[in-house]
Amino acid sequence: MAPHDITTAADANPTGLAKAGSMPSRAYVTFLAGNGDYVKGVVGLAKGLRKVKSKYPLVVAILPDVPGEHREILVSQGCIVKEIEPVYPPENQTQFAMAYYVINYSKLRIWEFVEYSKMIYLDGDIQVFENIDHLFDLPDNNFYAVMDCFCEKTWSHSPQYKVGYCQQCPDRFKWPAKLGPKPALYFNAGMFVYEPNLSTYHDLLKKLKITPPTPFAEQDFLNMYFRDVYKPIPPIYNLVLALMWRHPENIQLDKVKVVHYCAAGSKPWRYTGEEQNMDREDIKMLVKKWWDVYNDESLDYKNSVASGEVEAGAEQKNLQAFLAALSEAGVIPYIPAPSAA
Ligand SMILES: O=c1ccn([C@@H]2O[C@H](COP(=O)(O)OP(=O)(O)O)[C@@H](O)[C@H]2O)c(=O)[nH]1
Ligand SMILES: OC[C@H]1O[C@H](O[C@@H]2[C@@H](O)[C@H](O)[C@@H](O)[C@H](O)[C@@H]2O)[C@H](O)[C@@H](O)[C@H]1O
Ligand SMILES: [Mn+2]
Repeated sequence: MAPHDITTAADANPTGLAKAGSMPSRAYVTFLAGNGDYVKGVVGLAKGLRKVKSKYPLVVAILPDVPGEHREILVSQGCIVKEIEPVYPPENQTQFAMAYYVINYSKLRIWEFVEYSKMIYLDGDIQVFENIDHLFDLPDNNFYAVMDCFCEKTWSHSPQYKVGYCQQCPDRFKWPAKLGPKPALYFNAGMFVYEPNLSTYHDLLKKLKITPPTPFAEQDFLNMYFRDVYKPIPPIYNLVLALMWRHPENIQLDKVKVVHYCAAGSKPWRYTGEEQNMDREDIKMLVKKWWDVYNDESLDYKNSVASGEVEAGAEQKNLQAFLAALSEAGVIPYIPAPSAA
């Protein structure tokens, strides 16, 4: 089923980039479910991409349970909002590492966004602090993502964790030969570079139906599916926070471009500092960095358009025209469009 575009096709490239089908069109994409506080993560991400002057728009794939008010917030922040239908794994008794991971299978809908030739998926709990547009130029027909870490308790179900093996330091504790071949490289599914494709999309859904769910839900499934075309990219493009205390030798914080607030207690909009490792000075600094972007009003879409930083997207223009028409009809008070100047 095609995603219920709240946008029209014309809106698919609000920054005036080449229309789909003529030149390759590219976009960042994230996923939003529920009526809770992840919308703050997505607003932060939209503002962060603007701050680093990314050339490409942010598409937000939303489940039907995202309230209208949150959708409007996303549109007002220049996002292209596309409603998708949920994707559920086959009936199962799986104990997901986090119970809510079951909704993350819906991420698979983004392979249907074929109006874009290439996309970079980013979780809503990710922030981009330096421009990564160059990743769109990586060679096609591969799946690029950062390798995950198996050292956190969330992995205690896995053979890697049980024997103390982690792909981030394969020589520290060698994979025991008696357990068979070393596990294939495994990526964190919070950030990846991919190409939307309808036959891949239908094949993903078909294979999902016959794949027993596992603790890391769609992340495990995507690792199985793209195992032969997965190409690791450096952790500067998706700093899974646990690397900072599990593999500090692999991290140079001042070189990191993308931070993934996935460690327990690290979501900036919920941060209390109480969970393990959350009282670290570097974590406090990263949480503050996230809030500095989130609270920076100059990065709000309407102010960026007013200052000429970005060109108003067709979707936002449509919204303004619609609101102006309603005000002409006396339905709502007049809301001036941000000056395009
Ligand atoms: O209630 C939720 C839970 C998750 N998500 C989306 O699903 C992604 C994956 O979940 P999360 O980042 O919490 O997983 P983690 O990376 O922390 O394991 C989030 O970043 C959001 O984009 C959401 O929108 N609402
Ligand atoms: O649904 C499964 C999720 O699995 C991944 O998160 C995990 C993983 O990174 C572990 O390695 C960490 O230990 C853990 O903290 C973290 O939550 C993705 O970030 C997320 O987008 C989503 O795919
Ligand atoms: Mn995440």
